[in-house]
Amino acid sequence: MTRIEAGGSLRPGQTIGLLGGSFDPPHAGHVHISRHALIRFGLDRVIWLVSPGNPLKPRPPAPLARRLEAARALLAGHPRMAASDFEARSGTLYTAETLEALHRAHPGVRFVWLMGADNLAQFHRWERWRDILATTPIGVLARPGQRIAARASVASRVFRAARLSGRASRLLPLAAPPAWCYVNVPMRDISSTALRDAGQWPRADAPDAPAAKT
Ligand SMILES: Nc1ncnc2c1ncn2[C@@H]1O[C@H](COP(=O)(O)OP(=O)(O)OP(=O)(O)O)[C@@H](O)[C@H]1O
Ligand SMILES: O=C(O)c1ccc[n+]([C@@H]2O[C@H](COP(=O)([O-])O)[C@@H](O)[C@H]2O)c1
Repeated sequence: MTRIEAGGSLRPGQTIGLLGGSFDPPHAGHVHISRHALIRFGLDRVIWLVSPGNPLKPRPPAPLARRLEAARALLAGHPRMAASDFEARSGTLYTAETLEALHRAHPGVRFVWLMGADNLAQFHRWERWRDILATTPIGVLARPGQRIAARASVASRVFRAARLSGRASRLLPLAAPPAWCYVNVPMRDISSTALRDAGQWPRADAPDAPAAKT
């Protein structure tokens, strides 16, 4: 059975935040929200799940090995954060199946799925999104310009009754799903798109991509 092996094995009872993403490239915004997620949701650790590819994004990302290497370099010195290629190893692409595989492989571990507010706005387009909410608490972190879209999102309206207030955020890992919580953390206006546009990361389709600068 495939397991997460990032930064040591997981133990039952631990609270683990999972930040899924393309990380094309990973950046300071990812570290920033991970740090706030540790505090606000009272997590033991945050693990980045570096995705083989977002099923909703038409453009393929840079090779997984390059993104994973850059993520690990960025997280060096953060003892409670690590990056994993679990999805590639387990052969799961959709988050619903990734979470099912993780719950099976790590019984007793309290997982929280983490996302920026932009992802909440389109969460209802994810494969079996209601199943995700039914199995795993979700922690949403503020992102510049996304508050209104997140608030008005289909998921937040349909699952209004399952929302924990920001003041109760530390209860999220132990809450029975469906449960989700939006936290207003200080915001960092940084994105992978901006870094790619600024030429600070080789595009996936560049034939002789130079070494990454992260
Ligand atoms: N600056 C940020 N503030 C809040 N959340 C963020 C920020 N950057 C990334 N995230 C969140 O981290 C997760 C992974 O993001 P991803 O790897 O797609 O980075 P991105 O900067 O959003 O990339 P892109 O610009 O290519 O869409 C997503 O849930 C996203 O919402
Ligand atoms: O399962 C889905 O249908 C689905 C659709 C869109 C995005 N996701 C996941 O959302 C996470 C964030 O993706 P991204 O590309 O915005 O970094 C990443 O783990 C993706 O696999 C998942």
